[in-house]
Amino acid sequence: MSSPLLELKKISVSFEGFLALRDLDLVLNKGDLRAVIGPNGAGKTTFLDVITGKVLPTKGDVIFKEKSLLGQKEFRIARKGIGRKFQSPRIFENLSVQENLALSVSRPKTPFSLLIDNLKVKHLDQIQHLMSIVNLQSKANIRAGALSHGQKQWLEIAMLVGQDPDLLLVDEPVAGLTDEETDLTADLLKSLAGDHTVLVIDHDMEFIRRLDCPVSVLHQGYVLKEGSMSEIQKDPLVIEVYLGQSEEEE
Ligand SMILES: Nc1ncnc2c1ncn2[C@@H]1O[C@H](COP(=O)(O)OP(=O)(O)OP(=O)(O)O)[C@@H](O)[C@H]1O
Repeated sequence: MSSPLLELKKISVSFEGFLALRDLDLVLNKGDLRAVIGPNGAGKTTFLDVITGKVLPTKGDVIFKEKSLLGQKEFRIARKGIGRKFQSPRIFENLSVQENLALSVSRPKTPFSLLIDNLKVKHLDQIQHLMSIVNLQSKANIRAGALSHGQKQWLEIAMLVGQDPDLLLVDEPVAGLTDEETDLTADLLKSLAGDHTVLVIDHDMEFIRRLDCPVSVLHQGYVLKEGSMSEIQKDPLVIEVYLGQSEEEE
């Protein structure tokens, strides 16, 4: 069997003595789709920050493509093939959908006003493909700021895919989306897995269920349980620390 794409080995992070992550282990193989859930403060954001190099762990190692990422600058880690989508869309609102994608697939040296005219055919094809995977072909020339919140999220996911990372880290992509948009986002992420390795963090259980993938439950900075959504839901510990809370409230 080939070695994992990403391996977190006994990662601990201490913020002035407070352990945000403790001995956290996680393995992702190439092509995996993985969901990470956990109550507020469980350490989900810190865990992504460790992978992307924003936070240096106090202990442990992060191995990506068989090499340690520890101590490397964020932009270098990104260039090695790790892309991150933050909770709120980071798109250029005044540019069209097409122009946003043009920026992600090419590293423009020409002045921006000439960018679209100077794109190579392969980039134009790539932009068409990216618009098709997120269903935005009809919006190619629309200003990104005029898109719905869901469409903005998809545009940013497409921009991330345009950079062709091996690993996509997707942080709460369905917050504020309609049910229909949530379902479409789950289907989109499922379709990206295989060609890419995708790690998704979210709170929305219906969304996680629709992803239909292995789930890691984070609690107080460590992985409490890993399994399918149905296994996770039956686990007494998980029910106690997490699912129980939300279901009792319903
Ligand atoms: N820079 C920091 N300094 C001190 N404590 C921090 C820092 N960043 C995070 N923490 C603490 O570490 C714990 C984990 O935070 P983190 O943001 O990773 O959790 P989370 O699971 O992403 O939570 P949420 O779902 O609310 O976003 C929290 O108790 C938080 O208060």
